Amino acid sequence: MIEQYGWSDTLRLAFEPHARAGHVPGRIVVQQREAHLVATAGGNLSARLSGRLRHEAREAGHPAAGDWVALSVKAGEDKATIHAVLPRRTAFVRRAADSVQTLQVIAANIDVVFVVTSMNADLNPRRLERFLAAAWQSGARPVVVLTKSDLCEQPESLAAEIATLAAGCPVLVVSARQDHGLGGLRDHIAPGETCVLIGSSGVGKSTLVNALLGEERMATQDIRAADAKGRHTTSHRQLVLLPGGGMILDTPGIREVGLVEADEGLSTVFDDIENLALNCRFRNCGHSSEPGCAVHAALDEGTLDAGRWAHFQKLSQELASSALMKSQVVHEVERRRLALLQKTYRTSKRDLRSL
Ligand SMILES: Nc1nc2c(ncn2[C@@H]2O[C@H](COP(=O)(O)OP(=O)(O)OP(=O)(O)O)[C@@H](O)[C@H]2O)c(=O)[nH]1
Ligand SMILES: [Zn+2]
Repeated sequence: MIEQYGWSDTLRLAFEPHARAGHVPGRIVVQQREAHLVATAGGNLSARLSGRLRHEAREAGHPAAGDWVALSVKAGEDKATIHAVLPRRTAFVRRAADSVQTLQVIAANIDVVFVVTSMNADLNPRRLERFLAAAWQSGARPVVVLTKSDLCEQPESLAAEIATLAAGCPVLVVSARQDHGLGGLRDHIAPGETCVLIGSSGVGKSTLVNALLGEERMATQDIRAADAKGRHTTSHRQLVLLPGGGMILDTPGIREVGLVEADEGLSTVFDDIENLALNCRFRNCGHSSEPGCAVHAALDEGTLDAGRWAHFQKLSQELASSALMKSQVVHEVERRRLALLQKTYRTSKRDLRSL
């Protein structure tokens, strides 16, 4: 049973100390505020964090859908306590839009990230670049899924255009309505592997899961006629077992992915620009007005799209400033810790004197 969820020899080895403590392994299927739904060898359980883990989670973050955890289960109950989270193999992470510090793990231990966007009004090359940078950074394999091809006049030529900015990752064209391209999607999900669907609300993520399942298990809803935007139908992240083996995680629509420590991901997506820059006359070329700048030559010739170049600069700046703010935050936390230590030290000296 638990093998279906991807339990492996590597995990068994990592779990040994927890097994010795009398705990059983499980995988978080639905992440919720209070009690998570966890798949175990004995079936699904509702599990809460232990007091210690809850305390640690304030710094280290909460367990996420896809995480493997160590549980204690009381005999005869379907409730359990989570004592530890196993190290993650991969994780799709985003920075909450309003904060430098708050990282959100959307999916843990995933093998494939399907970056889903529909071929109608939702299609936005700049958003795709951003999602792809985060997807590469996750450690999983990114795959672009262009949905609702039935609403597009020339889906194949649009897909070819998208492929030029997708940095070598596969681009699939699907229509759930016309049952087109779903086999291609399934080919990317091997037995025991975990995939996650990432994309805006209304692009058809839940519809794809239903098509792969062959039943209407996920709720779906019409997009708004006025602006083709979704209605945020899916409210939680849920890991679903697929009939042919493998799992897929449906997620609520996200419009924005704040990048965090995604330098490698960014380099992969903009690999064409990084290669161009190698041909600049000066090694430290700032690509502004330097002579012999290969980036500017490409922009003049039209071989590099101006929008893509501007977006690369924007994302690079975003990463640099989030790194700077993070180091300032770390600095501030350390300063407060030292101040607290000194205060404790002063009080204990006073205590000593009063003895
Ligand atoms: N024409 C067309 N419509 C589709 C297709 N796939 C999905 N839709 C429609 O798009 C709408 C939104 O689909 P959902 O599957 O709910 O979208 P979602 O991405 O899960 O949305 P959230 O749960 O809000 O994130 C529904 O009305 C679907 O019927 C398709 O291939 N073609
Ligand atoms: Zn240059």
